[in-house]
Amino acid sequence: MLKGTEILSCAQMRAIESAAMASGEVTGLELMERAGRAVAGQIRLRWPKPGRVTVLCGPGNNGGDGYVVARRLHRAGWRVRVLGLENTPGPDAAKMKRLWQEIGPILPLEANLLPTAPDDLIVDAIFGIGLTRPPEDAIAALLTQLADVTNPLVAIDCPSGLCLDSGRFLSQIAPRAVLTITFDSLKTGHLIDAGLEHCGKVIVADIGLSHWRRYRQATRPDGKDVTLPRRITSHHLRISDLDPDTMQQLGKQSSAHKFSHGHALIISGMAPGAARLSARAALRVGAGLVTLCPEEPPLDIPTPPDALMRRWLDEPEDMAHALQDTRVTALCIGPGCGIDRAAALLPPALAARGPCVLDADALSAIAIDPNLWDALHDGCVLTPHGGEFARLFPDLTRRLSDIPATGPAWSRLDAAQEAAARSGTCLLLKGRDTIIAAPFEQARIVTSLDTPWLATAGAGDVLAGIITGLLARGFNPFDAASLGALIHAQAARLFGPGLIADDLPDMIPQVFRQMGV
Ligand SMILES: NC(=O)C1=CN([C@@H]2O[C@H](COP(=O)(O)OP(=O)(O)OC[C@H]3O[C@@H](n4cnc5c(N)ncnc54)[C@H](OP(=O)(O)O)[C@@H]3O)[C@@H](O)[C@H]2O)[C@@H](O)CC1
Ligand SMILES: Nc1ncnc2c1ncn2[C@@H]1O[C@H](COP(=O)(O)OP(=O)(O)O)[C@@H](O)[C@H]1O
Ligand SMILES: [K+]
Repeated sequence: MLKGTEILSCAQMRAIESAAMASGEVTGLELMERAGRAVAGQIRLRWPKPGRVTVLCGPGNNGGDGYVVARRLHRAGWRVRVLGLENTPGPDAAKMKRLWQEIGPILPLEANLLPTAPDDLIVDAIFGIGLTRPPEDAIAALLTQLADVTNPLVAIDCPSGLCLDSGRFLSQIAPRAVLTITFDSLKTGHLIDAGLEHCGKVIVADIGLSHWRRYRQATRPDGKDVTLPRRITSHHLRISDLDPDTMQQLGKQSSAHKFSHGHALIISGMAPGAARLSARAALRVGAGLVTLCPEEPPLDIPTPPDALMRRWLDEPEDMAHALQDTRVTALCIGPGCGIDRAAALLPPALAARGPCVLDADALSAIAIDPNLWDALHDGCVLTPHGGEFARLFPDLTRRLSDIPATGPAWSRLDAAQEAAARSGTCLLLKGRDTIIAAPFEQARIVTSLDTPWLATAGAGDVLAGIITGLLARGFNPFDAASLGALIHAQAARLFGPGLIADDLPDMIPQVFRQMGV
């Protein structure tokens, strides 16, 4: 089964930590020591020659981790400066602070004391998962300055100011880390929105909490009930997470014939190139047959691929008739279709209740016709980019536009999940952080920070085609959309710079070979 790595919310992380401590098998102090040791270890791994480091320690337990890092790097021969606050933190952090004070001083946590030498390392231990309101005064000023420094910045849990549930910053200007070390599990904010870019490389350090991970949503070992907000189960999906069953399903059995792999119809319209891109991708991803359906009779067919079938489909009745063929296993409407044509063809298309990708103009048609909303069903996959999402769900988008005043902030994950629940369909919200949300409170995130060449016209049409091909082959909408996003990004990654949308389908064989299909 396609799965990926589970991502936790901050509340879940706290529940796990609290369950571990309630068990009596580990103390908060021990967890903090392990956290600090993991961070210091990662720093020494990447900067083996001891240098100069400034550790910025905040008012809570994130700061506590910072004092441990300071102590451990000092012991390893680093020249350590610590900037901190005068407050008395919780008992664990207070103890770690005292241990540091036996070694060296704590300078005020002020912007003018940031290092001036460009090579000095900075460790950001100001705020972690406990940040719930925008930083103010001196700390806000320091974070503003920190956003400008060019020194390598290592963040503990996250760059300070980030809301780890949403990936959005509660501060106006945000620091950027080259390396972030987080504990036990990835949190949503490491993977989406600004967090994806600002965390740099993210390392998940094992601090011995996995045994208590099952308490992320439930009652603690001491019987106390942990009431957590309603939680979407979300996973980070990477190519390396693909399991043998999925790989087998992506391959083709020697005993199969073309109809075993399904028949996809791709509706073409005023901009036929877009639909052809989708069709080529559906073929490449292994649909047995792909038929392109233009609105004019296809008299002259000069355009490749020759493997593509053509069928004239003009009126809504033609659509209804085409879908009576039970060998048609998936449909794609939207790329280059034209809004009017999409609006006319959607009622019979949706009435057939078969697997169906709705992209581009189909999404625009739905946005303006409430009747189409009601016809959506759980065989559909909606694939909006941010602009299309805003047209479909203006209220959800509005909630993402302001700088949030409190954490946990409303996130792209929340928005995609709410949209999937409202429409009763699987929804894929495109971006460097593509979110695939199912109406049954499941979501997956596919990140592709390293594929900027996907920002090219037609890339989305290819994605729609890949998903349609996978639907035609029998993958369920959630898996088809998730795998589609993975294959799409990997194709772009393998091609690299210079990519145009036409190149993407033809990279799919290489992606499959690399995956071991
Ligand atoms: N969970 C785990 O498994 C483990 C967690 N560990 C570590 O603990 C970290 C979480 O610690 P945490 O809960 O103490 O929160 P943290 O991020 O230090 O910030 C809270 C402090 O900031 C303050 N504060 C908040 N907003 C503010 C503002 N705008 N301006 C100014 N102050 C503000 C807030 O004050 P208060 O709101 O209470 O007034 C409080 O004092 C976590 O990220 C990880 O590094 C590891 O040690 C062990 C394993
Ligand atoms: N900078 C980027 N980094 C990674 N992926 C991107 C980037 N820009 C766009 N993409 C991806 O490329 C595709 C573009 O889709 P879309 O905006 O619908 O394009 P079009 O309408 O031109 O086909 C989406 O899958 C999106 O996630
Ligand atoms: K931090």
